[in-house]
Amino acid sequence: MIQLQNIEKVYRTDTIQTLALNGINLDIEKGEFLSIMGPSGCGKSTLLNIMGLLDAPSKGSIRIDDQSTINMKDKELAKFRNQKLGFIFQSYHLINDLQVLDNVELPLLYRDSTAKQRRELATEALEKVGLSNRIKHFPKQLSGGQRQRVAIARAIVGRPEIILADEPTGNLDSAMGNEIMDILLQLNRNDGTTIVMVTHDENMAQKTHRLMRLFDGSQVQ
Ligand SMILES: Nc1ncnc2c1ncn2[C@@H]1O[C@H](COP(=O)(O)OP(=O)(O)OP(=O)(O)O)[C@@H](O)[C@H]1O
Repeated sequence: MIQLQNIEKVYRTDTIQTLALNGINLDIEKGEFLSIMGPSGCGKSTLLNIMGLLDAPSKGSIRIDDQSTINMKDKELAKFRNQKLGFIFQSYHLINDLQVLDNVELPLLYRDSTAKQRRELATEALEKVGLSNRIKHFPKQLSGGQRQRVAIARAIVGRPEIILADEPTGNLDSAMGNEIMDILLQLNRNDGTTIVMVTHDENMAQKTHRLMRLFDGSQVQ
């Protein structure tokens, strides 16, 4: 589903050059749930951003769903990303001025869809994460776990085949973190969604199919 070959990422400023990823090879199968762990600064977010086509590697190739993405232009990349990928972040990244339902509908605005279709799909996604009773709330009126569930609904509303999650339970206490993890496990098991999750939590990582450890930009396991 996702194939990375010999990925390198160098960040350059005027004075410093950082080798954030050093020759990563990875083959993630359709329906797999992979977690990525490693110390702060080892390149986890960089790797996830490259997989999510939010950032380009300095070297190497990426194939997603059997399509090479390396020569895609920005517009094509944005469309591909919108159709194939759903993103979840540690700090939710919701729009505070929009109600829950409107937040969840956002990715659908970039597709051909009617207002009625958007409403139906967003309502369905919110049902899936158990938040149908909060659709008119604003993010500030929700707990951290509820906000993350809204973010998951937004990530799945377009029915992406792949979800990329950067420390999705990092801001939550363990009970709420477990709830979020259960939703991700269900999406993987029931819908066959391929999931890649960066985490600092060994217990969460143990629940996934495979664990990849990074150290200083290289894969160590
Ligand atoms: N935009 C940037 N410009 C320059 N250096 C960067 C940039 N982004 C990341 N880096 C460097 O690349 C390395 C990897 O960073 P990255 O954010 O991927 O690590 P991480 O494993 O996700 O860390 P954390 O667990 O703390 O979030 C770090 O040394 C970091 O300082």
